[in-house]
Amino acid sequence: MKTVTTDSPTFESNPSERPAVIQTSQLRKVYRTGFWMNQKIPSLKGCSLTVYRGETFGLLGPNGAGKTTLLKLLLGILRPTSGQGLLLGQPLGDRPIKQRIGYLPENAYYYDYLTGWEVLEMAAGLFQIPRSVQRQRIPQLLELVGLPLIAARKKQLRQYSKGMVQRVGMAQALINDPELVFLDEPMSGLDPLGRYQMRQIILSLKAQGKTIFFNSHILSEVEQICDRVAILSQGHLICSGSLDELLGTTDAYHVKGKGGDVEILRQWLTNLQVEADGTWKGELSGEPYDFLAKLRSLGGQIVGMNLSRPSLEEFFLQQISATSGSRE
Ligand SMILES: Nc1ncnc2c1ncn2[C@@H]1O[C@H](COP(=O)(O)OP(=O)(O)OP(=O)(O)O)[C@@H](O)[C@H]1O
Repeated sequence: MKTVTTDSPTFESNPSERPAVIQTSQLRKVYRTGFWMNQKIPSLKGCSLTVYRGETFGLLGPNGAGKTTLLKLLLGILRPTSGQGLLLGQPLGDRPIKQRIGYLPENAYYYDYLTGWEVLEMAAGLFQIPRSVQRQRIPQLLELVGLPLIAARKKQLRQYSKGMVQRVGMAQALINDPELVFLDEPMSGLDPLGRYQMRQIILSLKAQGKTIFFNSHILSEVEQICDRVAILSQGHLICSGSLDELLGTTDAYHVKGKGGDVEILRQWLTNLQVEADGTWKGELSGEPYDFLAKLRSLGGQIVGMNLSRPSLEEFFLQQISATSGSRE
């Protein structure tokens, strides 16, 4: 296992024009458990990544990959066993930086006898936000997260649906108007409408210029909102990059069909393979509607067609199966 042996961290070079808000270099975490704390559980095994200002960054990985551990190290909730990191230019764990970050924990526990408004007042109190500012900010946040003012004022959390509690959680994560927001599984337990609304909230935060770092298992949502993603597997960061870098930028399609003139088809499709029964498959990189019209004029027809760029879910499964078992 690789460990940092020098005192000076070696962070990735910054190819982006934007400043880095999160940088880690060979971050490792080994948990100690057992009665004598003598059992070691390696969790994060040397994680180096950079997140730039204004990005929406998705951290993906199967259960137990180390996502929450990385998040807690970045937030200063846990201390790394080795390695280094900077958050908004300051070392991990720096207290004043906490004023500038927000955090939505996964399955957070809130006192359920409080109303949503009281939860937000309590969070505001922790940041010593003056009452006059609270009176303006809390209704603004309730509007942003789509929680009716009357429900927030009158109802205790125990009367809220899971989606409403998640909205309160999101509002408390934003109470200090943070520059950098950490969201641990923000879509977890939400129905499709709730997920759509949470996505809209995240997009509006992005539009305000905030940097968003989030963990999620819901890859279709990640694909729709993230600028860049990273995949953790068994404590190792196996890849990171923009969706175009990871999945490819081509608009090519895999096409399967029958009929038509094979010689003419060859002009449009690459890697054409013709079966004995007359069906064929190939790759199309032009405009699909033009191709369909031409094929029809030749008496051919399409049996199936899909984008040759994999979905994030397909890419994720390929990466995980390629690395599972190959690492300790
Ligand atoms: N407090 C702890 N004590 C001992 N081991 C821990 C502790 N927290 C996490 N681990 C172990 O560290 C590894 C990574 O756990 P972590 O919760 O960071 O993964 P995760 O990717 O967030 O998983 P999930 O998607 O299921 O939330 C797992 O093997 C887990 O059992």
